[in-house]
Amino acid sequence: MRFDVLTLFPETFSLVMKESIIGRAQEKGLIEVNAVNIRDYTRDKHRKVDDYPFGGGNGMVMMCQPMFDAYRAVTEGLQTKPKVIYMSPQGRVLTQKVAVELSKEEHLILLCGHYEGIDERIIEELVDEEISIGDYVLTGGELPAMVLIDCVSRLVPGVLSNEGSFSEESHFNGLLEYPQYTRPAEYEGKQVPEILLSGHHANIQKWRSARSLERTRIKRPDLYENHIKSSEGKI
Ligand SMILES: Nc1nonc1C(=O)N1CCN(Cc2ccccn2)CC1
Repeated sequence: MRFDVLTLFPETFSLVMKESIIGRAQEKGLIEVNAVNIRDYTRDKHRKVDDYPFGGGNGMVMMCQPMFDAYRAVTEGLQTKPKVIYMSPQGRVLTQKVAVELSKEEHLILLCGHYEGIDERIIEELVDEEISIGDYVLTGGELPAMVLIDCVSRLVPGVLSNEGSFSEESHFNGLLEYPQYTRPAEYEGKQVPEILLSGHHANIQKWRSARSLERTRIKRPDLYENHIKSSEGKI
């Protein structure tokens, strides 16, 4: 899977995306993260990428020409048009379900905005979908793009060694994950739940399912309600 990220800060990506699991996935050729500097596609000596908004108002807006030319450079010669996502507070909120959907794509182009946003003609002409990582406003689209790359890439076959654990993760089945423990069995007088030391896998599974439902009901009643509704009518 390939990600082309159009950004004003390409060095941010190379630092973060070459580390850990994402870095190893790139070394294994499972994913490619290509950061493209929008400023390299400016045509003036000041490498201008933004300008004042028509109609007045605070802040600056990212201009069409550099973004259009950067997009054309990364898509030149491609047989099919990759899906283009603009990271924006106005977008569809990124959930695990959306991440699974995006992980089926071979190639994504992510546009990272700054300032007050990007010229609307970029969105109209180039963007297939706006995606938000949550209802808060950041200083730019780079962190959202990295969040999207991280949660989508880990779903690409071969990226995670323990792929079997997907079904037990929080949000996979609409519920939060059960509590996890590891050695030692006792730490400062605090014991690991006895059931987990029993080796009785059926009972352990039952305990884990019960804990998962319980903590979802407590921590995320919205998810709990959805789960109950979707389970109604199922035998
Ligand atoms: N939350 C988020 N989830 O994705 N992106 C964000 C996010 O806060 N940002 C900061 C503002 N940028 C520029 C901007 C400003 C206004 C309208 C559209 N674009 C985009 C990226």
